[in-house]
Formats: sequence, structure tokens, C-alpha cells
Amino acid sequence: MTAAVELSGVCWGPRGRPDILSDINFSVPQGQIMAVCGANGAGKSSLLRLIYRHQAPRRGTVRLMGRDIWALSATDAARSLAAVLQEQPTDFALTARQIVALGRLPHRRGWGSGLATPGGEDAAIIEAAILRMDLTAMADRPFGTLSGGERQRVMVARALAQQPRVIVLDEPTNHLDIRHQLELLALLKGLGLTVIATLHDLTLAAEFAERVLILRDGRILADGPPDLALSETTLADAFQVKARIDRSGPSPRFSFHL
Ligand SMILES: Nc1ncnc2c1ncn2[C@@H]1O[C@H](COP(=O)(O)OP(=O)(O)OP(=O)(O)O)[C@@H](O)[C@H]1O
Repeated sequence: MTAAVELSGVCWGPRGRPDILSDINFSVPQGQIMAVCGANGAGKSSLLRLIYRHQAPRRGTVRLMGRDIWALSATDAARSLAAVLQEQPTDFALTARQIVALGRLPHRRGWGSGLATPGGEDAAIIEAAILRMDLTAMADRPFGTLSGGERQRVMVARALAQQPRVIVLDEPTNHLDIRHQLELLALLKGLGLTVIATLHDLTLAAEFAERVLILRDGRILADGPPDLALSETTLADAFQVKARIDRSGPSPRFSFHL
């Protein structure tokens, strides 16, 4: 089966600067849940920006469903891939429902029609995404009046309304309380989509992901099932701390010291 996302020989750096990401090679099968972990500045968000076609690799290729993502139009890419980012829209006057409705834009014919009130099928998809993210009670409130966690759920609902095959999330559990963190990760797992998410919380990564990719200084340090990728040696190397993992319980417990 065609990989959902595949990076081959990818390097990236800002213009006029040395590479920040080097020699990145991995392939994510359709339906896989992958967490990307690593220290601050390791290159996680930069890697996601390459995957959601925000920036082009300096060398190498990023493929989405087998096609070079830069051979696709932005709209075609958005029909297959949705991104949930840490930066949120600045248009705080839009209601939560209007923001979720933006997820339908890549599927509308002609950008002008995208601003019209959604028709039957689109409206049903938007309402389903609102319901799924438990936003019904606040759907008509301006986005700017929502709490950080509620806004995060609106952004996930927008991604769901986009009906992508791949969903990329940058720190999706930021701002969420424990219950909403667990609910969001369970929901993402149950979608049957390919999911690539950066996560700082290694316990959540170990429980949620089938595969963990660990970056260090812009290179892949480990890539594999959580039990293998999240080893004491790898974590010590990735985060420059002493790491202990207690695997005696149902899920691993991580402890760290300097
Ligand atoms: N456009 C840019 N220009 C200059 N430096 C950049 C640019 N984008 C990223 N960097 C640098 O690249 C490195 C990796 O940044 P990135 O945001 O990808 O890290 P991260 O792993 O997501 O970090 P964090 O956990 O702190 O969010 C950082 O040192 C950052 O300052």
C-alpha cells in the first residue's frame, strides 16, 4: 500500500543558514499513529512544517499518498492533509462554528463559494465535527471568548471537518486538561486516519502512539515502537538527562534527573 507520508533524504534550513533538519528518512503507513518527540529546538515543528507543506525541503522529497507534496496544489494537499497548529487564527471575531466551517474550504468549488453559507452536506459534516469535539454549547460564541482548551478543540474540529486522510498536530494536548487530553488522543486513535503528532509528554506518547520518532539536533535519533524508541539510553541522549523507566505497571513510568 502507498505510504501516507514519506520523507526521503530530507534536509531543511532557513534561507542563508545551515541545515536545521538533516538526513530525514521515514515512511508512515496509512492508518499509523506516530508521535514525534525531542528536546526544545530539536526540530519537531520544523519537521511538521515540511509535512504540511508550509515549507519546502532544501534537499530530498516529501510525499503525500505517494505524490511529491510540492507537485500538488495547496488545495489538493489540503484535501488529504489537515494540520492543527499551536498558532491559532487571529480572527477572533469568527464564531467557533465559522472556524470549523473553514475546514470545508478545500472541498468547495471555487474559493469565492467558500465564503457562502455551507450547503446541506457541508453543514452536516461541520455539525458532526462540532458534536464530536463537544463544542455544541459554545459553537456560536466568538472564538476569542473561548478558553485555550476550547480553542484547541475548535481547531481539531476544523481539521475533522476537512475530512483528511492524514492529520498532523503540533502539541495537540497543550492547554487541555487531563480528561480532554485523553479524550482527544482516544478520538484521534479511533479515526482510522494517519496521525503524526508532536508530544512533549512521553507517557502520553508511549500510550497513544504505535510508533515514536525521536529527534535530536535535527536528526532522527530513534524511530520505532514506543518500547524500543523510548529507552533510557535514547532519552538520556535526546534530553541530556538521566532517565529511568519503570515498566512494572500497565504503562511505563518515566522519571528524570540531571
Ligand atoms: N525560520 C527560522 N529561522 C531561524 N531559525 C529557525 C527557524 N525555524 C526554526 N528555527 C530554529 O530551528 C530549531 C528547531 O526549531 P523547532 O521549532 O523545529 O524546534 P522544536 O523541536 O519544535 O522545539 P520546541 O520543543 O521548543 O517547540 C530551533 O533552534 C529554532 O530556533
